[in-house]
This record gives sequence, C-alpha cells and structure tokens, in this order.
Amino acid sequence: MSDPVLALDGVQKTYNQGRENEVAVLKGVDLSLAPGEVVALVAPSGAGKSTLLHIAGLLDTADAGSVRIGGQEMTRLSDRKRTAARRRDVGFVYQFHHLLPEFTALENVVLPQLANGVARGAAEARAETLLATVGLQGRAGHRPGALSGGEQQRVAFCRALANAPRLLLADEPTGNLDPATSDTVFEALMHLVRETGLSALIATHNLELAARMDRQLRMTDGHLDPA
Ligand SMILES: Nc1ncnc2c1ncn2[C@@H]1O[C@H](COP(=O)(O)OP(=O)(O)OP(=O)(O)O)[C@@H](O)[C@H]1O
Repeated sequence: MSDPVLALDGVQKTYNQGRENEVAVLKGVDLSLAPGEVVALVAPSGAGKSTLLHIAGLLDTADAGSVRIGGQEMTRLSDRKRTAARRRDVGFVYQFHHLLPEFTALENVVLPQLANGVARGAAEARAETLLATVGLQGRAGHRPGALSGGEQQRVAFCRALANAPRLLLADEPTGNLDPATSDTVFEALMHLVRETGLSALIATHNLELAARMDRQLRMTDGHLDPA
C-alpha cells in the first residue's frame, strides 16, 4: 500500500501567551490522508484549525508528535530542509487570495514556477491549463483588480497548484464569498483537485460544503474525530 500523503501522529502544540498563561491547542492530533483524498476539517472558531494547518504545512513546528509527508518524517529536519520540503510538497489557499495586484492572472500562476526553476514556456503552458480547468481561460490577461472575488480565488487555487504539490491545505477557501459564489468556487476547487489527483485538507465552517468532501473530521478539545 502506498504511504499516506500526510500523516500526523500525536501532534501537540501549546502557546505561551505570557507568564502562567499557556493554551494547549493541539493535545495529540492523529490524521492520515490517503492519495487523492479530500478531507474537510470542521472546527469552531479558535479550536486550532489554523494551528493544525500551519503544522501540517510545515509553516510551524509541533511541540511533540510526528508529521510525515509522502512517508518522509519532517519533524527533525533543519529549517532549510523543512522550507524546501514545504515549497516542493505543499500548496496553500487562504480565505483571502493574496494575489500580486500588479501582475496578470497568468503571471500570478507563472511566477512561483519561475522561482522554482521552470522555463517560462513550460510555466505559461501549465498556468494556462490550470486556469482553463477552473473556467478562467478568458481571464488569463486580467489583473486581480479586474476580476470578481470568485475569479480571484480561483486564480489563487491555480497558483497554489502551480508547482504540482502533493498536498493542498486550504483555510476557509470560500469564507470570503457570498453563498452562491462560494458554491461555484468550491466546485472549481474540487474539480481542480480531482483533475490533478492531489490530496487536500480543507478547513471550512460550511457544513454543506464539508458534506461534499470524501470525509469530515471535527476538531474538539485539541483532538480530531470523525464528524
Ligand atoms: N502565535 C500565537 N501565540 C499565542 N496564542 C496563539 C497563537 N496562535 C494562535 N493562538 C491561540 O491558539 C488558539 C487557536 O488558534 P487558531 O488560530 O489555530 O484557531 P482557529 O481554529 O484557526 O480559529 P479561527 O477559525 O477563528 O481562525 C486560539 O486560542 C489562539 O488565541
């Protein structure tokens, strides 16, 4: 059997918010994400889902426990190696698109590839394919300011996948959109994820969207349980 794309075992994280004020946010989180699996992370505000996504995505480190991506143990890597693994393996999507305003949609998807050493022609071809997958073939030359909120977010999905990560982590990816747009944009994200075959952990407050994923996990009192 192939390795899980993401495996967390006994992950713990406590924040120290000043003297004698410790907050244990993750108290032993276990999670296994199979290749191609899309899992919803449902949690009330403040339960620690951003903390979990940051640790899973190698932006932050756990106090205890193990984080493996594609079978490789990440917990004891040097900062430099962890950053390299994050750039190679993980794509992030946030509630807000964070696109570069002075560049076109196409360029926003091309630039991370150039930074990764991909030749411009190949980078542009991949960007065009990704944008077409989310229905934006006619918008590639537009700057973010000339796109709707839903279109901006679809470009952000393409940018997250530009360097073909094996894992997508999304933190409320449709949280900033009205319900109808949120629905369309979520479908575009699911289509993109299925087309590229990657695994995704998607945090959402929207139970209706969560129900459309392969599986739902709920965060309660520092643990993850099936919803
Ligand atoms: N850098 C930090 N230092 C101290 N405490 C922190 C830090 N980051 C988060 N916390 C605390 O950890 C808890 C969980 O925060 P986190 O951002 O992971 O929650 P969340 O579930 O993503 O919330 P939301 O849905 O509101 O974004 C909160 O009580 C928060 O105050």
